[in-house]
Amino acid sequence: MIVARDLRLAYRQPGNTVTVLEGFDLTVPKGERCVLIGPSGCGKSSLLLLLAGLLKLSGGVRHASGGSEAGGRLHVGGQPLEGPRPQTSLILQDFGLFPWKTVEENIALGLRLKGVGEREAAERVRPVVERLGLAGTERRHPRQLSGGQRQRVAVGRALATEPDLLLMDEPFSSLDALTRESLQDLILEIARRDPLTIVLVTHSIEEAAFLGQRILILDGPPLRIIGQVDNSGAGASDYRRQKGFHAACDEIRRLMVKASERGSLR
Ligand SMILES: Nc1ncnc2c1ncn2[C@@H]1O[C@H](COP(=O)(O)OP(=O)(O)OP(=O)(O)O)[C@@H](O)[C@H]1O
Repeated sequence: MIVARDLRLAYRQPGNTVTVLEGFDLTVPKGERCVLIGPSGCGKSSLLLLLAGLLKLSGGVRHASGGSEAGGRLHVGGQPLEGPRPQTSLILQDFGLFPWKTVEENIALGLRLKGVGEREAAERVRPVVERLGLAGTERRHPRQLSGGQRQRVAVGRALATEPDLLLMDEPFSSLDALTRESLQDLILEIARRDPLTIVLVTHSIEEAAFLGQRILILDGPPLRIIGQVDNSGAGASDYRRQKGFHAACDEIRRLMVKASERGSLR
């Protein structure tokens, strides 16, 4: 699903250049749930923006205060990635909901942006609302929802367009522990039902171990894969109570500690 080779990315500002990616390779097979975990500032979000097609591979995006330059080869879904693709959905930490739109309008947004008519969008939103446990909240605005419900709306919006690739950047980090677990359960249930490839960025070892079939331990910048945990047992709804889950948590923690010790010696 994702084949990235020799990715390069640098943010340039007057008198300061941050090299975030340098010769970075990544392969994510179709249908895999791949988790990226690593210290703050190592370049995880930047990688996700590239995978989403939001940072261009040649020329980069210009910012008022400077710019970025990116290069390398990136194929998503068998095609060279030249910009945002309709089959990719991105969920961010701050939900990205429009406060003036209702729950159903927020969920329908991706469909409407793709030119789907109002009536068809409403019909396609209905089962998503049901599936996410949001029935009854359709006419409410985000301020009238709890944090967990808001993030459900964000998940709903990402799924309404029936993506084949779901990219998530710390989607549940602002939620309390139990709400967070219930949303992790939801993502797992969705991934089991739909043919979805998932790339999730998280700071939570438990979230990584519960959701990821493969967990990449990262360091940087420039971003490097310094370890990998194969966690093929993940996917059962009671995995948090299984030995494999605890073993995966221990292994992720061990690799992260090793990386941070190595970093502090540099
Ligand atoms: N638009 C930008 N302009 C300049 N530097 C940037 C820009 N965006 C990110 N950076 C820098 O690039 C590096 C990587 O940032 P990035 O947000 O990708 O890291 P991250 O691993 O996602 O961090 P976090 O876990 O804190 O979200 C950091 O040093 C950051 O300060």
